[in-house]
Amino acid sequence: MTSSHLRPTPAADNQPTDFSSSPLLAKYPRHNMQDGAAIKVGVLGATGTVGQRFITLLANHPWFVLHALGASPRSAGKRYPVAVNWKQTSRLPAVAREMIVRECKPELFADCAVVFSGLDADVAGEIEAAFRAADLAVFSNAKNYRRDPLVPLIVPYVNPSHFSILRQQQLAHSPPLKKGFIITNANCSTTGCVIPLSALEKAFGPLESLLVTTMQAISGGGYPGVPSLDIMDNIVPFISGEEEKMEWEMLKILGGIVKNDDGARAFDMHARTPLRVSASCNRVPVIDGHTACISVRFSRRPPPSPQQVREALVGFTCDAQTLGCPSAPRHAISVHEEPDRPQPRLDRYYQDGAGVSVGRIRQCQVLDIKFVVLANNVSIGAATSSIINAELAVLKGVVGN
Ligand SMILES: NC(=O)C1=CN([C@@H]2O[C@H](COP(=O)(O)OP(=O)(O)OC[C@H]3O[C@@H](n4cnc5c(N)ncnc54)[C@H](OP(=O)(O)O)[C@@H]3O)[C@@H](O)[C@H]2O)C=CC1
Ligand SMILES: N[C@@H](CC(=O)OP(=O)(O)O)C(=O)O
Repeated sequence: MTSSHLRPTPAADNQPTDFSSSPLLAKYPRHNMQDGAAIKVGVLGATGTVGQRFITLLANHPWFVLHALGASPRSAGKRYPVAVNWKQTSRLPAVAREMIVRECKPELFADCAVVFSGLDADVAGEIEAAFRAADLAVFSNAKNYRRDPLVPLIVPYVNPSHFSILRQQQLAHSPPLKKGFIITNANCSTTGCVIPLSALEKAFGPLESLLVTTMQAISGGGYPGVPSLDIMDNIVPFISGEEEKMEWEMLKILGGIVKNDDGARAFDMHARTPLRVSASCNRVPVIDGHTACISVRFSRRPPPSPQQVREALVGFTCDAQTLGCPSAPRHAISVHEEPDRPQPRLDRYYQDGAGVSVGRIRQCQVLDIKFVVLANNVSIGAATSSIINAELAVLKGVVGN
């Protein structure tokens, strides 16, 4: 059997993105940007698992140029190759080889129009707030501000409409901000799931309930993560805080934004059509790539058939593609027909880790439909989402030189 989309041979792990083959770049070349100049970006937490992926993805970016790298005081002052324990299979990009790691202080990133954060959550709260207060645009992977009622939690293929809350965030700040804000992306397991779920809601109306069981890669916990003696030959059926994050974040992302009587915007948390979510999260001995088994029930009766679901997922397109984000993949969702796919080892680098892979779409005897989804936790689950969010921000005129 064949797959619904032609997929390239899986690239060697983590090769730098080749933007020259992006179909969108031809349509939206660099000179289409506001003033034609590359946009300076910084990376906080640049030495970590997510930070390294940022550097790999940004090294050849057509709009963004790496300008400043930050990490802990342990790393600050060192050349990046000395500070980092480089764990990517591609070589450390030339652009980062001579850079000196800075402390994560806003004044050291003042020239950056965009700051990506891959900071440890223990320190992200305070540091990201200080960067926002210095009127810098922060795109964060950390969990700290995801529940903030004025901070959008954006999965770029799903809810870029949530950018509309940003002005309110800036005005609520004391003093009000002109350019600074925080945008977060979601927990890596949440991200992989909401992409196909949003495609289903778009095609068939609201979901009523869903059950999700994850099998999450070791790299999700950062480096060095779970001790080898705990994870080899084993499954750990607990990831602290993960189930609660998935259950809550899905509602914020899949929900809309309402305008109150006073004109203020608020996230509706899917309240108009309540959605019940139950998540069970497991750590498995896979290096990269979070897999999730999902069963859903639709509000609308009768529910769609597996074939209708398959067609909706294959046909899914999103703003990040149509607007022309250079890092958006040709297909946000790849649908497999083979009975034993997706698999992390085979499918996690599909489209450089920017797409998600779905398979085993079938009837569920308890709810309506069940399927499997695989997402690269470090790419679309983290760095790639942040980068596409920043590309959307450029196209929406929210950031720029
Ligand atoms: N790994 C994944 O798949 C995903 C991770 N995330 C989130 O992204 C963030 C980064 O995760 P990950 O890369 O895995 O984590 P790592 O532990 O691999 O990296 C953490 C980074 O934070 C820096 N840091 C630690 N302490 C400080 C400090 N006091 N001041 C400034 N910088 C500091 C570290 O610098 P140094 O090297 O100098 O210590 C390092 O660069 C976390 O919030 C995580 O929850 C989100 C989605 C997926
Ligand atoms: N907790 C996730 C990764 C992560 O860091 O999540 P969050 O950004 O929601 O804290 C995992 O272990 O796979």
